[in-house]
Amino acid sequence: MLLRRVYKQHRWLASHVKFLSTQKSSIDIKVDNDGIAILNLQRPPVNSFSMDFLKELSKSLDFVENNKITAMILTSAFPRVFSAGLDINEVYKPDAVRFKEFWTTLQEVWMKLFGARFITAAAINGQSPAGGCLMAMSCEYRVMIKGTFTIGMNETSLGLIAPTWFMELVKNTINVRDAEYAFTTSRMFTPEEALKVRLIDEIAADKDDAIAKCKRFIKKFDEITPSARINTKMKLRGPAIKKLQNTRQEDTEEIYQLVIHPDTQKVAIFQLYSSPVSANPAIITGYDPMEVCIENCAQCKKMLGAWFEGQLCAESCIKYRGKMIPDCENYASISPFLNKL
Ligand SMILES: CCCCCC/C=C\CC(=O)SCCNC(=O)CCNC(=O)[C@H](O)C(C)(C)COP(=O)(O)OP(=O)(O)OC[C@H]1O[C@@H](n2cnc3c(N)ncnc32)[C@H](O)[C@@H]1OP(=O)(O)O
Repeated sequence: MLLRRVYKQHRWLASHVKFLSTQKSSIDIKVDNDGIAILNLQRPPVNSFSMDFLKELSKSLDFVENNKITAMILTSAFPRVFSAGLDINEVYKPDAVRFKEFWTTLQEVWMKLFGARFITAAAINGQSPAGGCLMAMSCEYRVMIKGTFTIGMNETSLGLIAPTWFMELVKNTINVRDAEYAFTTSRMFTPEEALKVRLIDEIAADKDDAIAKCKRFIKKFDEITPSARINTKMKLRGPAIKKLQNTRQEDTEEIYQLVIHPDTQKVAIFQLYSSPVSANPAIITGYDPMEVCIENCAQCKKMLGAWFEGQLCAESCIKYRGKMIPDCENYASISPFLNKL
């Protein structure tokens, strides 16, 4: 009787979700016959977290919670990127009010995902730097597909400092020494390296296999009393959530001050990945070889796409203070940044 009701509810959810996903949403939610919600992130081009996208994720988590769905798998609809992390357009030359709302939304999403009463797993089917890694780490189980993808906390290489609650999360997942080394050196892990330090739990052959492995993890809880599982999870995760709840404003102010600092705004990635309007050389005042160099890297990236290592190019602009400006049409000047795809 109970089983029949649950099955009927899932059938209703499946049709309801189908309706929701016709609304041009950036998150596709499907509830399968086992009653597991699969959240496919699909915000082009790289699932970067803008404020609107975070708000949508927040609503999707509410949907899972409110419909008493027992488990959720977070994954990406794109073949090579799980998530590129925070949307650079939210942090490059930010408006104070908007940035603070953006950060508050990120905190809220993190608390909902990390503290979810339902079971959470991530099928990491592509690149997962910084904020992408944060979302995956907030789940209870991570399966990453094998390939040339990496996962990690690359904030320091971008001149950024991750918030304390993200650091604590990693420190509580992998060992403290690995966490310190990874955060300070911006180490990006291949799936094999990530497995070795337990940043992820399993490696899969492809996305279907990753989802199947996440489901196998979720299935383990068939043998466990739901209230024992939930209360144990809350005891383990509750204190970190409470800590952030009590310091939300300070955390927001601290990050805002960091973001608007001139040194941070000069960071290469902001110019490389922000929208073309703000990266237009016409609005760069004066002649700064480093800025011209980074702008050229962005131009070459646009021309050559995946063949061109834009971030490496921008990092070299900073390292050599714009002394070697790449010319996209001059092979010798860009060869160090061409990859061997
Ligand atoms: C800010 C507060 C500080 C502390 C908070 C700490 C927590 C998190 C911080 C962050 O998350 S910062 C973001 C860090 N993210 C990255 O470093 C990733 C940057 N992106 C990449 O490395 C690559 O794009 C990729 C994800 C590996 C994919 O590479 P691919 O070659 O497939 O694609 P690209 O050609 O590089 O990019 C395609 C397209 O996407 C745009 N884009 C990429 N990343 C972002 C982003 N994070 N935000 C906004 N837009 C992004 C990129 O500009 C390209 O756009 P178009 O040129 O096609 O318009």
